[in-house]
Amino acid sequence: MASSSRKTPTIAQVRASTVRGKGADYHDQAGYHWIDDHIATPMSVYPEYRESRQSFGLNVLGTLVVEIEADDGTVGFAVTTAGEIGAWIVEKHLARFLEGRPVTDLERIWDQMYRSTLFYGRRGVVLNAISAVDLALYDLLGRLRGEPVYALLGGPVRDELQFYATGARPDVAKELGFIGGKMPLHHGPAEGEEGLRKNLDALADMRERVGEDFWLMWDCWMSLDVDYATRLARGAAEHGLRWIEEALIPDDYWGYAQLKRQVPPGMLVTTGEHEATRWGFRQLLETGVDIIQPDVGWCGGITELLKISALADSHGTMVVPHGSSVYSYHFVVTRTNSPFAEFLMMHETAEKVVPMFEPLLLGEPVPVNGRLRVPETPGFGVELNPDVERERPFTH
Ligand SMILES: C[C@H](O)[C@H](O)[C@@H](O)[C@@H](O)C(=O)O
Ligand SMILES: [Mg+2]
Repeated sequence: MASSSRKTPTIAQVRASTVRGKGADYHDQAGYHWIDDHIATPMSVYPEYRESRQSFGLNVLGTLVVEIEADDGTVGFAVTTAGEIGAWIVEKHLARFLEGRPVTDLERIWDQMYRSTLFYGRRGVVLNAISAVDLALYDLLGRLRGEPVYALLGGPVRDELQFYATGARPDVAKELGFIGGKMPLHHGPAEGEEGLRKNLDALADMRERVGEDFWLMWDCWMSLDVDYATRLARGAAEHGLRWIEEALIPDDYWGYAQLKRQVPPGMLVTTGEHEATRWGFRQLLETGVDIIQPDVGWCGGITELLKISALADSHGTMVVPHGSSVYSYHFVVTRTNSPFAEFLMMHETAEKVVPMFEPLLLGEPVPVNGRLRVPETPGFGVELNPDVERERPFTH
């Protein structure tokens, strides 16, 4: 039988560049934006940092773009939140495990990137950088094979994705066809009973606007403690809060286990966007949370998210990745335990659907009427916008 004589392309060069303003670091917005309007955070205990998350540096990192060029000239790329720090890690450390290797060496490359950075990585921006390399490899492999990434992952288990929307206006999200609306929580424990009352009044008002059947959720962005989260959840039950998200800091696995035991029956406890690797999610899954929400650009990339998702499936836990545009869509459409996806409303008042990483990606798809058929275009199906200024701060 004729064997394929086609040589597997090898990786010729890895390049890391950065972008400031919007893009993959979607918290890096200029001017007014709902995503930076008095949102409760772990820093809310300091009044001077309560009004704005940019004030304490949520947007310090910026966007990292990783390009991987094969020896036939094909280039795959991916973007994440990591900026210059991520570019240094890619150029000065990770590139050595890729250049000269076959493009198909995803598992070997991932294992060497993870093991070699353990002395300073494990989670956080190192895993963001590893994720971007892994995603760029998948984009390159898809382009070389002429297939969308979802076809490399076993193919779609559903014809289209359905989305909930994250933003300040769930009432508008309902009109736009989304299945639910996740609101940022505005007041944390440091604002006392008055803040708790304001939170519950805001939820009651939104429930009034959207009616009884539309999902409403709170994103608490690591800002609470178990007692406050429990009281908030119990107060929210009468307004049908569907889930309480990321109530505690990521390392408080013990707190999540306790919160899961204390929230009203039927209310889901979710978290995970700032967790990384199969080991971090194993600890999280053992707390009994209902939905884990890894960001594929932060948790280790597709190669790691496949492992995390299988682990979750064995626990009967849903995996609904934190919004990361095409990078999560190609994954979610192939997983039976990922029944819906997140869409982050990046319009400044959350009243229109705009591409999440705008203006960075050409061809970035968006949900229409809250749904999306993932395009069959090879790789992740997007191109870098040449009009967006990029800088390559380091070389190797
Ligand atoms: C809306 C939240 O505060 C974050 O900005 C958001 O990025 C994330 O937590 C989410 O789940 O979308
Ligand atoms: Mg969140």
